[in-house]
Amino acid sequence: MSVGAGEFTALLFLSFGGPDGPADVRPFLENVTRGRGVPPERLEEVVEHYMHFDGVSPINRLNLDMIAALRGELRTRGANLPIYFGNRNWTPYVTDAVTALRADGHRRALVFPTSAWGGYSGCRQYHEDLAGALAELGAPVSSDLLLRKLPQYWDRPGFTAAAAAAVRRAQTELGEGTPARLVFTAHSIPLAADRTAGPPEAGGQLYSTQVTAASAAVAAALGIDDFDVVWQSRSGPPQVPWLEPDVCDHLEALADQGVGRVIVCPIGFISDHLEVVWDLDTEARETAERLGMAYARADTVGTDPAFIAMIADLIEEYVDGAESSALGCGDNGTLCRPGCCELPPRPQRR
Ligand SMILES: CC1=C(CCC(=O)O)c2cc3nc(cc4[nH]c(cc5[nH]c(cc1n2)c(C)c5CCC(=O)O)c(CCC(=O)O)c4C)C(CCC(=O)O)=C3C
Ligand SMILES: [Fe+2]
Repeated sequence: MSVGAGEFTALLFLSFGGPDGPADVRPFLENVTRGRGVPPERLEEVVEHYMHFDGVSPINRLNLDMIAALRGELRTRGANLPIYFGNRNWTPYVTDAVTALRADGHRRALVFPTSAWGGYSGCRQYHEDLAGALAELGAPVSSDLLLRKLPQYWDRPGFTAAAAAAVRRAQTELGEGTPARLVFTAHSIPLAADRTAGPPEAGGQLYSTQVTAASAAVAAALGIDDFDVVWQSRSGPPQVPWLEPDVCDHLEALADQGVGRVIVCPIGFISDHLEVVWDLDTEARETAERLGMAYARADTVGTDPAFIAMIADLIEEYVDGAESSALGCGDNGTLCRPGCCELPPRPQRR
């Protein structure tokens, strides 16, 4: 693969961002929740979660690890695409990454989002990040720049195979015995948000349908028929309905049914960031211990070579500049195509 004129010449690795120290935690959370109706009590809880890790989210380091692995993979394939790193909610910000790639002379960059999914939070908000950065930089930059977001990748074999391999390692960790119940988890979202992304005739539900389908693909790869799909890290005011059941409530229900061993697979995330190391490795694990259940948490796909190869494959597919109507693709933060991710519900009043 070689990159010539008219083709994409750079990659923007676009992520969520996370704090790098205690002083960052509150301003980071303000960035995440601005105008989104998250109650102050919930925010104080989340501050505590980050403080258990001295205010440092693992997400930035994990993203840099993935970027390093991807650089290696691209080099092996003879692709000299430089990679820029930018985030929605914390430094390095997406605007700075776009400024940097443009200053280095790039005019066309592909964008890899660290979310595999459709839906407002998983897809459309990343488009908004690109549009916001271009608006901030203004016409001199934006009129001469093409940022093309790569499609959703929840159904790519490189993603599901890497997740299946991680579940296999968790099975080994649990050792011999009754097969463990396989429980997939992803970030909960408001039911209203789930309904407003996806084909209206299917009631929207793009995100929850994709999470369920990816879980089924991983289970199928493992030859497992019985599995559950549950949700985690719920936010927002308690009276607003979100996707349920919550992973911890689900462990209680499984214990009531006599299930004694469980593997939790965080299919909803691609790295072991705070939502994984707190909500699953601390809260869910403690719940399982209290219930007397054997518990193992599967790794996220992270730097698994199959997953990194999937990212490189996506880049190879798109680097020549062919137009695409795949779900999640879009230029310069333009809206998702019909049937993808519609407008979010209005922010809730406190
Ligand atoms: C679908 C989805 C993904 C997966 C797709 C993707 O990966 O993008 C995701 C990822 C993440 N969510 C993260 C952190 C947070 N999410 C929050 C709040 C929210 N997430 C939501 C959805 C999602 N979130 C929603 C609907 C809200 C409510 C507020 C709103 O409507 O926007 C809050 C606010 C406090 C709270 O928890 O209430 C925090 C701190 C981190 C970083 C972890 C770290 O620092 O290591 C990551 C990767
Ligand atoms: Fe979308």
